[in-house]
Amino acid sequence: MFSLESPSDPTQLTITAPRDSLFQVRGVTKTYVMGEVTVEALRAVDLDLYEGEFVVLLGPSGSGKSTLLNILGGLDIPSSGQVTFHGQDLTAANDRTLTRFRRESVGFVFQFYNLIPSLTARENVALVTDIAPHPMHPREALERVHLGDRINHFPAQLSGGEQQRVAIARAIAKRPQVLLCDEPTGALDFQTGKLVLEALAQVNQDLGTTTAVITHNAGIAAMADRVITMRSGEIVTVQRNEQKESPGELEW
Ligand SMILES: Nc1ncnc2c1ncn2[C@@H]1O[C@H](COP(=O)(O)OP(=O)(O)OP(=O)(O)O)[C@@H](O)[C@H]1O
Repeated sequence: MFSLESPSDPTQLTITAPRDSLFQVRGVTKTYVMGEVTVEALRAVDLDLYEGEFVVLLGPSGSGKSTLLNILGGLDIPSSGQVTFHGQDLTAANDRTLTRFRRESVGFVFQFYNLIPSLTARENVALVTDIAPHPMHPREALERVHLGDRINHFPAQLSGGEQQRVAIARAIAKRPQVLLCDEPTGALDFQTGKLVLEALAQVNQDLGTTTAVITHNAGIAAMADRVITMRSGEIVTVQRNEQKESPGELEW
């Protein structure tokens, strides 16, 4: 379906194809009860994530970013509300379906790389490709993050940024439809963080992987299609960037 914008000035006509919604989040709450303490981590969150987009999630500590990301990735379930993925209701899915969803459709990248120290970069990636239905070759995944010449190195022989790029290669090697990243540059310095963000932007562009990145760093927001800001368990703003900056241009 196409929509025409600016119809009053024919020279300014632009044709935009609205993207399909990959995730629909409706009225999602998450409440943790621990003894007498109740924490409302998410309060009636509504959100759509569209195919192929790159979103950044901002917000103070404790605002619910990780809780939302974990629910999107099927690592956690909401207390109430609904999450659909391609129209399939994840909140009604049984454990087996949710495990298949995670295994086939979602790549995760966390702040700490969680690589196995006794395995090389290639072997760390192969752990995932061995169990995925249509994986890329570990070498291809590593080349996509510019580590083609380091495939036989062990994690201890790689810098923090390189290890994070191995983690990204591992996450994308199964060709997931969505890549969920929780503070992927949180443990890295400015320049190294940029290389990791460049790898994420490249994957998003080349493979069309819908990508959501949690960060405390507002400077990163400029590379996103949309910036979602959370506070106290709610989404307070969703802002679209008319122009995206490449990670190399970011300042923070
Ligand atoms: N397993 C849990 N049990 C109890 N409370 C939890 C649990 N997980 C998260 N919370 C609480 O839910 C709220 C939201 O946490 P969440 O980790 O989603 O926030 P965040 O925005 O990702 O924070 P940060 O930026 O510090 O990682 C916080 O108050 C947190 O303490």
